[in-house]
Amino acid sequence: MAPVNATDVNGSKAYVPVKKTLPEVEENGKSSKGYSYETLVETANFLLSRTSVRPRIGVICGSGMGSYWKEGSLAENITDPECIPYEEIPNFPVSTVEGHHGRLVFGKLEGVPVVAMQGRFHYYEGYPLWKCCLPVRVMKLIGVQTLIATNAAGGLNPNYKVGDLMIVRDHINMMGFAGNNPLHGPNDERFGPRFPPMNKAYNLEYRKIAKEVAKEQGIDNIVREGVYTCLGGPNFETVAELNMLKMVGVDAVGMSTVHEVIIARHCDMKVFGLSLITNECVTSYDHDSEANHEEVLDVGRMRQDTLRQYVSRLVQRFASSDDASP
Ligand SMILES: O=P(O)(O)O[C@H]1O[C@H](CO)[C@@H](O)[C@H]1O
Ligand code: HPA
Repeated sequence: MAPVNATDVNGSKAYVPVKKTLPEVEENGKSSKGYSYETLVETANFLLSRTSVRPRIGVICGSGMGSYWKEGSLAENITDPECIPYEEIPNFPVSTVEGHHGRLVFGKLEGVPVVAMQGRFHYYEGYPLWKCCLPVRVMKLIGVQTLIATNAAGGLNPNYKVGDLMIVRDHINMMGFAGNNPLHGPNDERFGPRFPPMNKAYNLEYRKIAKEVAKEQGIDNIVREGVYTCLGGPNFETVAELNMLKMVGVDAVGMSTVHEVIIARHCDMKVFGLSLITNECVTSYDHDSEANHEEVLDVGRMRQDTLRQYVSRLVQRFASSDDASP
């Protein structure tokens, strides 16, 4: 295209388009160079060289899942643990959120080889979405077939109570509506297709098993099933925003998980999502309370035994169900 005339009708300078080659995806002024398939293979090989366990299930421990305190949390109950701090892992981001340890724990839960992320990466920490999800692709490269993504979330469904657990039936990718998607940019077919479907994001069989296990463990009165959404954070939502989300069918609100699930499904991992309802979303101007991160961590602590027992059994049941399926 020829440059437009540099003088517009009023005699001032008009816009002159400059011929540019498309850059690699740029986020916050940094290119996506570090995100190539080969780079992640390097990270995966590093982890394989430092560990003996070959996990088939990966668990992301959210704010409510004891990534901060030691005793009693899920990751602390992994047997024969091999722990690697994020700082030591090539190409890994580091966790900056209070409540998140920042390490990978390889080992066994109920005899099943797993890797747990004690601490995840959030968009509000300043990481682009693709970087928040980098560990999920690394998990895939080391052989993980199933992702269990847990999170702390605000309960928007009026029937939910603080301390309830919500099996994620589906999500609404609010950030994606604005064009912010972890798959944005060039697609590497070695991970998955350009246009992945997302209508079966949360594995149906796992959701059935999770309801059965809730009954067996006598916690079905606190286990719900619903729709999760992720907002960019870090501020909690306004009353108007929450009322809008309620209208479109959201049951629980958080600041994570959705992009991790998109990346996991893109590379054909099976996914299970679980939210711990840590606070009630305030949808009325008459209500005096305010959401805060301390409450989120406190409720996590309060529910840690239940969560540990529930997720450990889920790991074992998902693994046997996968063994049994053709
Ligand atoms: O989603 P996880 O990491 O569990 O944490 C949730 O809790 C924090 C807010 O208290 C936010 O990071 C939100 O996403
Ligand atoms: O109410 C909330 N909103 C967003 N994220 C959250 N994480 C825990 N609770 C909340």
